[in-house]
Order: sequence, then structure tokens, then C-alpha cells
Amino acid sequence: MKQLQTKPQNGLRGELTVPGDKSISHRGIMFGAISEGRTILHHFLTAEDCLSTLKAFQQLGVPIRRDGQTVTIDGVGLHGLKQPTRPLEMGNSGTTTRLMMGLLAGQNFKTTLVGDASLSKRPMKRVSEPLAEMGADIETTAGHLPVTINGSQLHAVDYHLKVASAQVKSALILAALQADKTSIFVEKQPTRNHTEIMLRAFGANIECEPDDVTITVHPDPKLEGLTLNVPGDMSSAAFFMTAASLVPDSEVKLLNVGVNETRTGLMSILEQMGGKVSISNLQYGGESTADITVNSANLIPIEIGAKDIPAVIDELPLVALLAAKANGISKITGAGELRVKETDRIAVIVTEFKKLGIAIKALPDGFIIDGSKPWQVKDSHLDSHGDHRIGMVMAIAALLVDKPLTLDGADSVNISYPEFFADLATLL
Ligand SMILES: O=C(O)C1=C[C@@H](OP(=O)(O)O)[C@@H](O)[C@H](O)C1
Ligand SMILES: C=C(OP(=O)(O)O)C(=O)O
Repeated sequence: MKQLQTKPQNGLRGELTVPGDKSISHRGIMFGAISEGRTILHHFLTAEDCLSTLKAFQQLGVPIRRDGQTVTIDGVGLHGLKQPTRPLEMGNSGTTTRLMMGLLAGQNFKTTLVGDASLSKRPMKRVSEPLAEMGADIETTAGHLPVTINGSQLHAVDYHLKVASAQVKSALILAALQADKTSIFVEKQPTRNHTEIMLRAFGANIECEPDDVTITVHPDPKLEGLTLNVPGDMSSAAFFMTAASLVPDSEVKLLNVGVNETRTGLMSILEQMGGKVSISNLQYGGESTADITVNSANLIPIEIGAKDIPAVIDELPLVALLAAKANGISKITGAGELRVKETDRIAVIVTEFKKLGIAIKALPDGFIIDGSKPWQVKDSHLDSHGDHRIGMVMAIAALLVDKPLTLDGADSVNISYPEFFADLATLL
């Protein structure tokens, strides 16, 4: 049980470099592993989820060394992975599991993937079913982990995705690299596009149409290792962007954050709510970065729906917190995907916010929140429910409360942001 910092005396002030992007760190390991030659990742995210990916590829026979945040991968090529001697441990990481299902479906060996209790409850048919249309032979446990993948020759497909999910899309792209012909995928909605951007940088022939939802994948690319600086994770920066907006008298600058536009939903939402956000030092590239400065502001309520969700999917607990301090009623819909994350994030946000007396109501696919009502602590024992993002959002919420609060399961931050509490302390 951790004692949380409650209402700070002064505003939050300072500059921070947040850890490397989780999505890009996972992909850096995976794509480096299946390339020829050496890949070096700088500012790699050394959190549990990305370490699960790193260890899994070591078990697949890929030489990978890590020295702090620098990872060196001696790629074995698309056909050079080796059958592991035991099941691969996915830990808590949905991204590792789903992307690896796509990659391993086309290999010439059998693999079993296992995970922790939370991951073992998350749906895997969303990946195994479309992969089966490509000829993949995957056995799930009633749609969940453990999953056994009997690698086989895959064939090309023309497939319309049924869920707006970058993990499902990425699994299909990785399978399509190993198919007999060219595949075409059409997304329901644009989702984060790191797989497309990064695989192209490694040498894959992937075309993305201007409609942002149609992706053509040509098989059997020659992938070559490269050196990559992982940008700061927008999803981690988002905690401090929210905190700086809500704690009066704050100014926080977040350095070198990835601003890929499939990830900047929180910035647009904050702007629409009257937040004070500005960017500087914009560095264009495959994955652009910028410094983001946020000042405290009085916020107005917002309504967001399905089309807004993918670019802010992991930050929705923070949008709920912003709404809980806005001067009116906010509505978030189209976010049913939150129910199948590390926890049912709709249910746990409502449970935890109610402990602080926040006027929040669950919808099947979102929330209604009345931020005009004052908060009133009803239960001072907060709980992450083992979900890293819930633990961190409750730590930010605590900054707005003037009674002592504790957090159970604070260790869950190690999944995506082990330095979270230390970084927060530097701003106080
Ligand atoms: O592809 C990725 O790296 C991710 C995609 C998203 O999941 P879905 O694809 O399930 O939406 C996101 O929630 C997750 O944190 C990371
Ligand atoms: C949903 C998340 O990750 P994953 O799906 O990789 O477990 C997250 O980081 O919020």
C-alpha cells in the first residue's frame, strides 16, 4: 500500500523526459529480430511489458543485449527464428501476445504463448480468427491464452478488420509478410500506425492509401537492421499533461515526446476543453517528436465518440479525470474497447472515482461525468486493480484532494512506467 501525494502546496513545475514509447519499443525488438544485421534501439522502454517482448525473442534464438536503455539486436531474418524449448511468457502484455501470434503463425515450428491472470482473460479470437482466414493453425483456450500456434505456410487475404485495433492490424501485417502473395487490409478506423511506418523503415514494401484505412502488404521483404531513437511515450507524458492542466499554478514541459498523429488524441481533447497546451522543437521524421508545454487552465466539458477513440485509447482514464474537473457534463461513448484492457477500465474507473465522490456513471461503451459537482472523499483506500494506467490516473487524481489517500497495487506502474512516482516527485 502506497501513501499518495495529495494536494501539493504549489503547482507542478519543471521539465521531464518521459520513458520511451511502449508501442515503438515492442516493435523495435520484433522488427530488429526478423531483420538481417544489427539493430540498435536507444531510449528503449525498460518496463515489464517491453521486457516480456525482449525475453520472448531471446527464447526464439535471437541474440539481444541490453545495457540500460540501449538494446542491441543481431537480427536472424524473417526465416531465422528457432523453436523455443518452453512456452513463451507474455506477462501482462497484450501487444506482445497479439503481434507475436501474427508473426509466429507463418513460422515452421510450434509455439505456445502463456500470460498472467489479467492477460489470460483478454480476447484472442480477434487475432486468431482473421489469421485463420490466411491459413493459420492456432488453438486458443476458449478464445484466450494459453494459445498454441502451429506455424504453417500462409496465404494472402483481402480482409476488412472487425475491431479498431492496431494490435490486430499489426498481427495481420506480420502474417502477410510471410504469405504467398500480396494482402490488403482495410481498417474500421485509422489506428496507431507504428507497424507500417517502422516496417517500411526496415525495408518492407507496405503501401498505405491516402484514405488512412487501406494497407497493402507485399510478402517476403528483405528487412535490414537500423539504429533507432525511441521517442518519449505520449501515453506516459499524458499523466503529467493532465496533472499540469488540473493542479492550479502549474507549468510542465515534456521533452522529446512522440507526436505521431495517431497518438495525439489527448492533446486535441485538452485543447477542445480549453486546456493550455503548446508544442515546440518539432522534429519531423517517420515518428515525429516535439516538446509539449502544459499550463493549468479552467476546463469546459466535452463529448467524444467512436471516431475520436483510437487516438486516445490508453489515455481515456485521463480524459475521464479531466472531465471530472470541467465545469459541466461530459460524455464519452464508443469506447467499449476499454472493457477488454488489463482490467474492465470502464468499471474500475467508475469504482475508483466514486471513492473520491466524483459524479460519474458507466455507460456500456463509456462514461457520463458531471465535473461541476465538488468531490468528496468517501473511501481513502484507492486501488489500481493491478492495472498500471489505473494506478497512475489515481495518483494524479490524488493531487486534487486534500485528505490522505493510499493506493493498493502501486507496483503495477512497472508495466509501462517504472519511474512514474519518482518523475512525479520531481515536479512537486
Ligand atoms: O499496437 C499497440 O502497440 C497498442 C494498441 C492498442 O491496443 P488495441 O490494438 O487493442 O486497441 C493500445 O491500447 C495498446 O496499449 C498498444
Ligand atoms: C492496453 C495496454 O497495453 P497492452 O494491450 O499491450 O497490454 C496499455 O498499455 O494500456
